[in-house]
Amino acid sequence: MSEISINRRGLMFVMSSPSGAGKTTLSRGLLETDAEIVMSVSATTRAPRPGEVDGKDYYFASVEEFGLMVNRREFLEHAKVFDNYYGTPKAPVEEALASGQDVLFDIDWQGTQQLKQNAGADVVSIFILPPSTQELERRLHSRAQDSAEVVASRMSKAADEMSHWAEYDYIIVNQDIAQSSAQIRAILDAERLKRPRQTGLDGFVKGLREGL
Ligand SMILES: Nc1nc2c(ncn2[C@@H]2O[C@H](COP(=O)(O)OP(=O)(O)O)[C@@H](O)[C@H]2O)c(=O)[nH]1
Ligand SMILES: Nc1ncnc2c1ncn2[C@@H]1O[C@H](COP(=O)(O)OP(=O)(O)O)[C@@H](O)[C@H]1O
Repeated sequence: MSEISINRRGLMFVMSSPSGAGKTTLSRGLLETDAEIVMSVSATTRAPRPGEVDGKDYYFASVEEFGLMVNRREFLEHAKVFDNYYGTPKAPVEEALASGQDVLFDIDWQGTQQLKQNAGADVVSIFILPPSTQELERRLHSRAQDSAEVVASRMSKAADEMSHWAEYDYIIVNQDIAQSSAQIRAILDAERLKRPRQTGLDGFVKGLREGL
C-alpha cells in the first residue's frame, strides 16, 4: 500500500542549550535520519573552528558584512552571543517552509524569543540541559576546538543561557545521546501530527466521506 501523505504546514524546530550540552550532535543526528527537515544555516562574525565549512556550518562574515545584512533586513532574527553576532537568513527559511519542509534552528534564547514573536504558532522549541556542570565542562574540553580561555568563558556564560530554560516548550537532559535523540524524534513526530499543522485534513476527510 502506498503511504498516505496529507499536506501539512512546515514547522520551525528550535534547539537551544548552553554551549557544549550537545545541540550540534543531536541536530546532526536528526538531519541524517529525517528527509523532511532542513537546517537553517546562520551567519556569524565568529572565526571558523577547524573543520567548519563556510556555507554549511555557518556563513562566516565580517562585522561590516553582517551589519549590511541587518540593514537590508535579510535576517529573520539576529543577536549578539558571547562576543560575536549571529543571525538567521530569512530567504532560505521562507523557501523551505513554502516547499513543505520543516526547518531546524540552532539559535540562542534571544533568537528563540524573536522567532516566537514573529512566527509563534509555527515554532516548537526545545531546551537541552547537560546532566551536570562537570559533564558540561568535560564536553567543552573534549571538543578540543576552542582554547582554554574560550572554554572558561563559555562555562561562565552557561549559567546565563540556562536561566532561560522555562521559556521553552520542551526540556531534554542530554545524558545519553541515543535516549535524547529518541526523545527529540518523539517531539517532532507528535508536533507534526497536531491538527492545525495538517492543513490537508479537510480535503482528505471530505474524500473519505464522499467515498462512503
Ligand atoms: N540568535 C542566534 N543565535 C545563534 C545563531 N546561530 C548560532 N547561535 C547561537 O550562538 C551560540 C554560539 O554558537 P557557536 O559559536 O556555534 O558555539 P556552540 O555553542 O558550540 O554551538 C549558540 O548558543 C548558538 O545556538 C543565530 O543565527 N541566531
Ligand atoms: N550525550 C552525550 N554524551 C557524551 N558526550 C556528548 C553527548 N552529547 C554531546 N557530546 C559531546 O560533547 C561535545 C559538545 O557537543 P556539541 O554537540 O558540540 O555541543 P553544542 O552544539 O551544544 O555546543 C562534543 O564533543 C560531543 O561529541
